[in-house]
Amino acid sequence: MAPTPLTLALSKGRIFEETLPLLAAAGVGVPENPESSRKLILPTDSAELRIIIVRASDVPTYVQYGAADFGIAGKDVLHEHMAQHPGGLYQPIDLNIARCRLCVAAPEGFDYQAAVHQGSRLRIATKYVRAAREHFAAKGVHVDIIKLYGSMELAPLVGLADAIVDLVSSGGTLRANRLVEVEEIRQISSRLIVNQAALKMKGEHLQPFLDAFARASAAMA
Ligand SMILES: Nc1ncnc2c1ncn2[C@@H]1O[C@H](COP(=O)(O)OP(=O)(O)OP(=O)(O)O)[C@@H](O)[C@H]1O
Ligand SMILES: O=P(O)(O)OC[C@H]1O[C@H](OP(=O)(O)OP(=O)(O)O)[C@H](O)[C@@H]1O
Repeated sequence: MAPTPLTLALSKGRIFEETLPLLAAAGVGVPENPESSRKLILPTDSAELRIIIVRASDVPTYVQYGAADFGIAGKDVLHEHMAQHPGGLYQPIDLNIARCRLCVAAPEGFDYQAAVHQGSRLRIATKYVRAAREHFAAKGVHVDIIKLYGSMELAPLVGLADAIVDLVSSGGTLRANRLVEVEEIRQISSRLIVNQAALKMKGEHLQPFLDAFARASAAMA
């Protein structure tokens, strides 16, 4: 009987694309692309591995509950997830893919430093509630956090917020919306995450993948 394949949870888009070279280094090809296929379970050309396609922010949940043995998620997503669901996830490798930075950004004309100095109460729109709360608490700045699920850059343009906490890479989205980065909170990249029980029970099967990913990401760094 064929062994049950390991399950790797990925989000489509940049994480899927940037994981393909790591999978290739482990000798695994993925014949179908999630952008064109509607399949949520993608076979690979290895009987030992299948891929499930989930929302980026759902990857830790699938891995934590053991529905996936391992997955790849941004540090932004992991930081938010771990606040509510600590434990159960082993994070062995920073893969250095999907690199960007978490920033505070505000409209071009908004004097952010003055507002902070004056002790104004700021309205901050973000998907990253925990990171934003921690950042402003550490600075002693009073904020009202408005939780959004995307397109944060819009919020200050239509009066929903004074500033945003969002990811920035090229800066193109900020420029297109006449926002400027006013503070960097932290650098972001994606980590491999592994279900702790799977590591104990299936370590023999998982370890070659972990080793290949670690070697490939170090070589690409
Ligand atoms: N512009 C960017 N450049 C590089 N990496 C990025 C960028 N934006 C996001 N990332 C990283 O890639 C990960 C996946 O981003 P992606 O845009 O695919 O999902 P999302 O739309 O943020 O998540 P969800 O679908 O759950 O709302 C993010 O968690 C982050 O770590
Ligand atoms: O500095 P830039 O290179 O312009 O990248 C920044 C943008 O990238 C991310 O959005 P993404 O492209 O993933 O869109 P989505 O998360 O709204 O789907 C992030 O939320 C920013 O909007």
